Amino acid sequence: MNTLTLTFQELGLSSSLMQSVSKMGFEEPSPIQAQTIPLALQNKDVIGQAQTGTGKTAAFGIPLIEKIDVKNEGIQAVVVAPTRELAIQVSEELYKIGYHKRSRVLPIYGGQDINRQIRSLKKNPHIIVGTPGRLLDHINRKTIRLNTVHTMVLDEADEMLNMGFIEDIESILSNVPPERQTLLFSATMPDPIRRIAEKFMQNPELVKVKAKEMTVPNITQYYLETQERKKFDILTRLLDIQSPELAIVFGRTKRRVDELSEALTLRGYTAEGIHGDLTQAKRMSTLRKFKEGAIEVLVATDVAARGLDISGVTHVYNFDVPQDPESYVHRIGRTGRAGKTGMAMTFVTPREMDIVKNIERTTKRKMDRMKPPTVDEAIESQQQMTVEKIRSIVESDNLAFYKRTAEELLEEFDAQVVVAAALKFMTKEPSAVEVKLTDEAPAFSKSKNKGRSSSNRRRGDYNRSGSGGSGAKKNNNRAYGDRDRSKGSRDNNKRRYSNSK
Ligand SMILES: Nc1ncnc2c1ncn2[C@@H]1O[C@H](COP(=O)(O)OP(=O)(O)OP(=O)(O)O)[C@@H](O)[C@H]1O
Ligand SMILES: [Mg+2]
Repeated sequence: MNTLTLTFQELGLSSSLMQSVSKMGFEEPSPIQAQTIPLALQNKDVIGQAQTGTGKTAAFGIPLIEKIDVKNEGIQAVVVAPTRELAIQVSEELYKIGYHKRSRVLPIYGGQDINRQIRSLKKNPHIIVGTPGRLLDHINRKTIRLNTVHTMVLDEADEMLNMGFIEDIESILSNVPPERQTLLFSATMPDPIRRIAEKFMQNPELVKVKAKEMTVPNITQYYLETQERKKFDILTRLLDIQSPELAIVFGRTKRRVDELSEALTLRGYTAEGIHGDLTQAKRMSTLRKFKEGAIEVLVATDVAARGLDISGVTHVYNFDVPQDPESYVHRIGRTGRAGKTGMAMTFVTPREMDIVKNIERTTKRKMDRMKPPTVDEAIESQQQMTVEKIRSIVESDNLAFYKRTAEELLEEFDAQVVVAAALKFMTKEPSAVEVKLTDEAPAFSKSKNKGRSSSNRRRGDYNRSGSGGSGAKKNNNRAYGDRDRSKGSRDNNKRRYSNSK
């Protein structure tokens, strides 16, 4: 039987979920959905591993909601996610899936007023989506009781079972009846972590969507070898040349993220940073602005690496090389989602090259080398984009209003000079604004310690104190229209799942 050709109906969805799924624009199940939904509906424990952006949320969300008895008042399912933003996003997706069934879902995360959460809990949600620290807090206060829970999900399971979270997860699970169903999902599942996971499960089925590589084929991956000090100028040149619709720049530390977002702003980009030391209100408003396109560049620590699904992210820049292959996979997976294409650029200093090799070994995918662009290349490619834009405006012939001034200018100056001045005006030349970033020590390869990504992270760092822990060389032949953030193209409701290039 070819599971890939199954329809949602054939997977056994009830009519209210069929309605929701079609309203969400899902035409057919993605491979991970086709393979895990039937198992999960049979109450099996499942470890689901599939590439980033391939629909794992609905793969657990659909069976989870099918199993909710809306007449029953107790909490029936709990999804645990490593960051607040992800908890919110997953709860929104579950809300959509359960909309016609009228199941109630509540996100619970740190940084939000606990009394408000307690009031919401009194409205008897069927499903809670939470971060570990705040969930435990409620369990200890007895404002959340898990004795009626029949389904537990760990989204980003390897991260949740990592050093920083394992104790919290163990405590949460000890409050859930042992006959529960446990579902674990992630794009990465290092063996040592999978072995820990199996301790919490009963005869789990491992569903691993067959893929040659750990990353999706529709992300083109490059590395740029450069010195630490040159990184920032190279980043701005790449932004000018590649003109992303939305871009995420990952930095290693919170300080790095602050400095980078300030520096980008100084140089005229609309950029904001997100990391764990910011208030929850600030984190949420930054993310909202980024989703709406009011910010073009989101600068982030790994707090934004896992699970976030933001349409329109066309480029990911690893300003600092990620510490381990898993982090790399999740970071670049913020682009190239649901069959769309994306580009990932990783900056490496010569001393960090072994990290790139280690990443390539783990992902089974080579990155192409990209030569850092020069200033001249950056200007030239911008000029070409400006010319394309001018051509399209000329063709639209909507210029009557400007023609008189144009004539006046042409009486005064030579035509070539006028056009050159206009081009110069529209081109962003290298800025004279001084920018100083504090040097980061080079990353060290953790290949010998594969199973424990980010094991140096403080326990609970992500959500307690809130945080994030610690080709074409020139892509200038793109139609200008690509940059246009027209709602229509991004919000097209028909979403066909495909992973091909
Ligand atoms: N069957 C489908 N058809 C079309 N689009 C889908 C389908 N299932 C999910 N999607 C959409 O694909 C996008 C990615 O899904 P999702 O966030 O669940 O990916 P993921 O596998 O969890 O990725 P990550 O590993 O980064 O967490 C979302 O916008 C989601 O709504
Ligand atoms: Mg996910």
